[in-house]
Amino acid sequence: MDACPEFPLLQRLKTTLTMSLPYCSGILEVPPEALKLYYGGQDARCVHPVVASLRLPSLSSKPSHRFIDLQETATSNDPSGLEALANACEQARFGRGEETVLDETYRKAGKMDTDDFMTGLDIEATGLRDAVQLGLLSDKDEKRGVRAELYKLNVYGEGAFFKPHKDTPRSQSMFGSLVVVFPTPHAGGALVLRHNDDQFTFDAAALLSGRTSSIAYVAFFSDVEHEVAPVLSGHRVTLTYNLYYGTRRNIPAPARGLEVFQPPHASASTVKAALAALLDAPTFLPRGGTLGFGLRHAYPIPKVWTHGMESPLKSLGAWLKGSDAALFAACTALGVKPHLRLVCRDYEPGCESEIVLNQMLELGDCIESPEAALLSDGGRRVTDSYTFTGDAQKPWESVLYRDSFGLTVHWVTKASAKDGPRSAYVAYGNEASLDWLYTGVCLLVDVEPYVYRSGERGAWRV
Ligand SMILES: O=C(O)CCC(=O)C(=O)O
Ligand SMILES: [Fe+2]
Repeated sequence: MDACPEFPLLQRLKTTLTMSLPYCSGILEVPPEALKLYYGGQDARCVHPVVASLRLPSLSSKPSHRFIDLQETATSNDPSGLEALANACEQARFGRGEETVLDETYRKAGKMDTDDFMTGLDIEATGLRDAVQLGLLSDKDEKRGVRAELYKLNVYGEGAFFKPHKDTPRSQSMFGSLVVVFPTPHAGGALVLRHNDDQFTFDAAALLSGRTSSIAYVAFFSDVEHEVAPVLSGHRVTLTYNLYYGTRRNIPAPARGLEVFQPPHASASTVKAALAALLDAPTFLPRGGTLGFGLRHAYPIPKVWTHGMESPLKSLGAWLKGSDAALFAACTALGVKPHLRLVCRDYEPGCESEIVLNQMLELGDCIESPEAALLSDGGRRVTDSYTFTGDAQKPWESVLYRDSFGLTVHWVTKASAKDGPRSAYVAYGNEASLDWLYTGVCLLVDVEPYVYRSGERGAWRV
C-alpha cells in the first residue's frame, strides 16, 4: 500500500499556500464612476468626473471633448461610442532597441497618452493598488510598497494584437506593469505571459463575460515576456500602468469585491478547495489531529514583549493578509476553527521540541528552565511534530518527544522561529546570562477523526 496516499493533496495545499508567481490577476468590482472615461485633447484631464457629468450635454456637443461610459457599452449593442474612442486614438508605437517605432506587423492597436484622457478609475480607493501589492510582492518585499503610474490608454479593435515583448523599464525603480481591462464587449485578445519555462494565459474577455461593473487586472514583473493575441471581435479597452517600488507601508486585507485568480494563495476559495480535498481523504489523520501552518506575512506585532502589554494575538485575526487571510477564511468556511498561536523552539540549545502558547509570557529574571516556566504557564509541548517535506519518498520529517500529554502537530508549512514577539530573561547556567525567548506565529487547526468529519458535519465538500 502507498505509504502516503494523500501526498498529492498535501502537496497541492502546500503549493497553493506558498507558490510564487511572476504575475497576479483577478477581477475587481468597481463603482460606476470608475467606468467613465473623458477624452479628446489636453483639456480632458482637467475635467473632474463629477463636474463633467453635470455638464455632459455641452461637453459632448463639442467635438474635442468626448465622454464614454464603459459600463453602458457592456450592456448595449451599439458600438458607436467605442468606435469613436478607437478613432480618437493614434496608432500605438513600441520600443525596438533604442527607438520607438511604428510597425503594424508587430503591434496593431490604438493608443492615447495620459494628457488626452481622464479615467474615473481610482486605483487607491478601489483597492486595486493594494491587490497588486498583495499579489505580486513576496513576503520579503511586501512592505516595499507599490506606486502605479498611469501610462497609456489602449484600444485593441478587431484584428489588433501585440507580439511577444518585454516592457521597457522607465527607471531603475520600475519593476513591472499593470494592465486593467474594461468590461467592453470583445472576444480574443488574451494576454499570454512567459517566464522561464512557464506560460500563463490571462483571458480578460472570458473572465469578464457577463459582468458589467467589474474590471479585470493583471500585473507582472518586467522580466516577463508577454503578447496580446489577436482580438477576434469587439473592442478591448485597457489602461496600462508602470509599477515602481514605493515607500514602505503595511497593507490591509483584500478589498471588498475583489476576486483573485492568481496567485492561488490569495484566493480563499482556492485554499478552501485544497484544504477540503485533504480533509476528505480517509487516510489523512484518520484519528484526527492538529494541522499547523506558519504565517507567511509579517505583522505589526511589537518585537519585544513585556508584561502588561496587550496580547499580540488579540487583534491579529483582523490584520491577516494574503495567504494567511485566505487560509483563515477557508478554515472558517469549512467549519474547522483556526487558532492563532505562538510557537517557540530552540530556546534551549540541543532541545528541539516546540512549545505552543496562546499568549505571550514574560519569563522574568530567575529562570533555570524556561521550558518548565512555559509549561506551567499554559504552554503546550508539541510531542510529535511532523513537517511536510514535499518529498514523495519521505513526506514527513518528524521530531518525537516522548510525552503522552502533548500535542501532535502536522506542519503543512512551518512557522519561522523568530517572526513573533520575544521577551528577555536571565538564564542561569554556569553563569547568569541574558537570553531571549523567541516565538513564531502560527495557525493551528484541529482536525476531527475521519468518521466524524466525513459524516453530517463534513460540510466542507465543495
Ligand atoms: O494589453 C495588454 O494586455 C498588454 C499590453 C502591453 O503589453 C503593453 O502595452 O506593453
Ligand atoms: Fe507590454
